[in-house]
Order: sequence, then C-alpha cells, then structure tokens
Amino acid sequence: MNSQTLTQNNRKYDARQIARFHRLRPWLGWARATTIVWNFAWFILGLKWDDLRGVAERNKLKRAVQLRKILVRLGPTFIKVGQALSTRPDLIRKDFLEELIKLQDQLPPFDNAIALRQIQSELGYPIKEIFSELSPAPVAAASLGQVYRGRLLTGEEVAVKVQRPNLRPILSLDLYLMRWAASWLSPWLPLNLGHDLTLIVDEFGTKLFEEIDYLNEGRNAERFAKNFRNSPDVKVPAIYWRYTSTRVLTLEWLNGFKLTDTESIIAAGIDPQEIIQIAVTTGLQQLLEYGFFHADPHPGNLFAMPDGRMGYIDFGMMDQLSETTKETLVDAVVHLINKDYTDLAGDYVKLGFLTPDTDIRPIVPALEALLGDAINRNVGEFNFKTITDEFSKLMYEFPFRVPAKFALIIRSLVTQEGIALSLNPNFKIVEVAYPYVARRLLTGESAQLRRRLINVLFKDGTFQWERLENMIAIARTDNNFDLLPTAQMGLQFLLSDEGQFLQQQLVLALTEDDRLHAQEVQRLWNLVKDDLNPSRVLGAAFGVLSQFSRERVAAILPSFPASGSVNSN
Ligand SMILES: Nc1ncnc2c1ncn2[C@@H]1O[C@H](COP(=O)(O)OP(=O)(O)OP(=O)(O)O)[C@@H](O)[C@H]1O
Repeated sequence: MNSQTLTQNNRKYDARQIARFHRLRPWLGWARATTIVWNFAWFILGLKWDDLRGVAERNKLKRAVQLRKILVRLGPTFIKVGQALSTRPDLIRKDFLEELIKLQDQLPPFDNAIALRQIQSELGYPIKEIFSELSPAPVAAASLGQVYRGRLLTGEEVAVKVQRPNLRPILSLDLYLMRWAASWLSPWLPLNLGHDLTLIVDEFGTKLFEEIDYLNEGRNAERFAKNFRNSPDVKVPAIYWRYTSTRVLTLEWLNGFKLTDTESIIAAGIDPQEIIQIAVTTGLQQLLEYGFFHADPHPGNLFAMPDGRMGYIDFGMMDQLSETTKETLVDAVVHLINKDYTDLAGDYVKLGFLTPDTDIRPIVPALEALLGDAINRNVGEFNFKTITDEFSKLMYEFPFRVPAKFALIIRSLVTQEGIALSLNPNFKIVEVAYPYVARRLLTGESAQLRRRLINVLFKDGTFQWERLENMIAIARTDNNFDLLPTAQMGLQFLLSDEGQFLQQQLVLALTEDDRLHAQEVQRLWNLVKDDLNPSRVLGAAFGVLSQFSRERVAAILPSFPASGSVNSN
C-alpha cells in the first residue's frame, strides 16, 4: 500500500488499515509523536510550575489560552479534539472549556492558490468554466476547510467549501498515534469514561472521516431537507452535485443573517421571537421525531432568512438516534413532566448515563432536589443552561457519564438556548419545548407516542385527570396547537382495535371509587369548550367515522342505523 492508496481510497475510517500503513513507516509516527509530546510536555510542566509557586489560580486563564494555541498549532485533529472536549463539562475544567469553545471559529485560512488548484483538479474544469465570479479570498475559514462565495456560469449564487490540503494523511497519522496512546493509557487513567479508550478514538475517527467526505455532507443536507420538506419554516441550501466532490462542496448561497447578528435581523423586519420559536421547535423535531439531528448548530451555522424562515448549513456532523433512544428521550420528558424521578433515573440507565448495575436509590432524591425545585418554581423559569450546570455537579457525586451521542445533543441544546438568549434575553426554552412535547403526545401520530400518552395519563392503573388538564393547558399555549384535530385523532384511536383497552380504562376511570367523576369532566370541558364549536365538532366526528366501514361502525355503535348517512369508503 503506498501513500496514494491511503489518501485516495480511505473514504471511511479503518483503524486496521491505517495501522498497517504506519507500522511500515515508523519514522512518520516518531517525528509527529515528538512534536506532540514536546508541545504538551511544556504545557504540563507549566501547570506544575504554577502549582509549585502557588499561582495556579491567577494563571489559569493564561494556561487555558496556551492550551488553545497548542491545539491550533498541532492542526485539524487536535482542533477537533478540542472542539469535542469543549462539550464535556464532566471531563474538562470550566475555564478551559470556555477557551476551547473559541476553536469553533476564527482559524487561520490556508493559501488561496492551493484552494483554487484544488477546486480545478477535483472538479476537472478550469475555474472560469464553472464560475462567473469567485470571491478573491475565502469568506470564512474553519478547522477542516474554507468557504468562498461565487456565482455559477448559469447565474446561481453559491458557497464553495474547499477542504484543507492533505487532511486525510494528517488525520490518519494523528488518529493512529492517539489510538496507540489510548491502548497504553487506558488501564492507568482514573477516568469515569465507561468505555475502552480505543473505542472512543475509533468513534472520533469515524465521525471525522465522515466530516471530510463532502459527498456525505451533501447527502446529509438532502436528507435533512427531505425531513423538513413540508415545513414552511426551514430553508436548506440545494447541493450542486455537478460541482461537488469529496473535497469540494458547492451549494446554494444563503442570503440570510447569522443568528448572532441581532441588529441586522431586527433591521430587516424579522421577528427574533419567531426565529427562536422555529429554532427550538425544529431542534426538538430533529431529536424527537426524525432522530436525524444537526450536531453542530453553532450560531455561524444558522441563518435568519429575510422571508422569516430559518436556514441551516454545515451538515458535516450529523447523528442518527435509534428508535429506542428517541422513545426513551420522550419517556424522560414525560417522566420529568410527571415528576416520576424513579422512572427518570431508569431512563438515565437506558440512555447510558448510568451503568445498569448502578444503585439508583440515592440518585432519585438528588434528581428530585435538582429538577423538582426548578420545575416547581415556575415552568417558565426552567432554564436548560442552569440545569446542565447543576447536573454537572451531580456528576461528581454519582457515577454519571455522558455517552458520546448525548455530549452532542446536550451541546446542541445548550447552544440553541444560548443563541435564543442572545436574541431574546428573557427567552425560556420550556415555553416552547413543553407545548411542543405536549402537542406531540396529544396528537400521537405513532403507536409509540400514543402508548406514551397513556403512560402519562395512567399512573399505577389510575387515570390522572390533573395530568390531562395540565397537558391540554400547556399544549394550548402553543400557537400551532389546534385541539380539534387532536380530539379527532383521539376519537379515531379510541374506536380502533388498539384503543379498546383505553375504552375500558376510561369507563373505569369515569366510575372509579364508585362515583361518577363529573367534576373532573366538567373542569376538562371548561378548558376545551371554547375550541369546540358544535358544527366543527360534528364535522370532525363524521370525518373519523367515515374512515370506518359501515360494518365496523355498526359493531362499535350497535344502535347506529346500518343504512345511515355515514360515508362508508
Ligand atoms: N450556503 C452558504 N451560504 C452562506 N454562507 C455560507 C454557506 N455555507 C457556508 N457559509 C459560510 O461559511 C462558514 C463556514 O461554513 P461551514 O460551517 O459549512 O464550514 P465548516 O468547515 O464545516 O466549519 P465548522 O465545522 O467549523 O462550522 C459559515 O459560517 C458561513 O459563514
């Protein structure tokens, strides 16, 4: 295998192939390892020296800056490690975290001439035969590539993302060394990582190799766009496949405002509140509905479009949640709403935050103290950033760890909340999130969601009237929530085979304790009556019944006339 094979053919990360290549060329590894060790040795000596002189506290900011500079000097792999660590409050000191977050932007660009040569060789045409205009310098430089603004000969405005040169061999060598170090260090580290360290390096390598395959990024963008194809709120740039390769990505230019640019957003007459609403709702949709989520939603990757839509870019780092994880997440939200802390602790085990052998008994009261108080104060005061900060404290007391996937999700949620807060300092994530979850449960399009709703509504076999009331009240604070279609779906479900159990339970609930729960029904009715005007209700009821065959309707409602006016298609 020559270096050409390693650079050209390894679209996917393959630890064994990389190891085979480098074992035959040990000098490459030694040279690089010396540079890395040299940089970090000075840094660690510096920390120790501060300790000895008792100035560690005073110098901590200086050391954090020094660490960031070392990572930038060591190049893309280390910048990416720094970015990944900046999401791990369970592993990294807070002052270092704040410095590492800066690795997301403001990186030095690479030579223009190299970038232009790369565009020509990758796309197979001279620049002039593709673009009528191309910015003389990159408009942005990031860890893995830089972006030019241009116009195709056919007139469309485009962003052209060009990868830094020689990324594959650089990343491969660094990953090889990291993996080697991980296999030696694993047994000695007192870290509560819960995994073999080499597996973490492998996961990191896999993600990194995916990220430098721009064809993959293009496919991700199209998949994301497909998920939101019916949404009037989301804009995803089109990919120009003809001018896209593994190392050059040409996509539609988004003429919007970055979400950090509040002034321009307001000046353009866009309502920041609406953009926030879209950002949070689409964020939740990605996690809880599609499971395919943008794992890097920093403000540079989100745009407010002049027409009020929100634009997403940069689909290099996406992640897919399994069906079970998605369901457990919804469960966790349900348990949180219901204040079922024992079940919530159980969800943490299922999601991998706690190992299955953990004794959750002492954790339950701690969760209650942390979350119960936050929720009790006022739903609107529940702030995600405070909760995660508090949660980081729990991590030191109990054997919590953050599974890699959730580090991305948590970072994504905290960043989104941060962006929203910069647009509206009074923003409360739950004011958007709660209604969204309540609405989803109540409209329960899938069998799993309906089952979850039933879990919310019944505790230990007893129907929880209050919960239904709360949920309807919360859902109604969401402008998109229309009670009637929900009621229609509920009726549809009640009449289905699957709903038979619920029918029985509801009858039991209504007559529980040998009394008719008329008061509760009356309260519910007061809550919903304004939404239910009689003609719409009748229409909706017929809508439901029309989907059943005449025989089925007759079976459910024995007194219904078999030759009635219900449409039987
Ligand atoms: N379609 C686009 N329309 C307008 N601007 C764009 C577009 N694509 C990229 N940019 C600009 O280029 C910057 C970097 O792009 P992008 O985030 O895709 O690169 P990246 O190398 O993946 O960076 P990182 O992963 O660090 O965010 C964006 O913040 C934005 O300013």
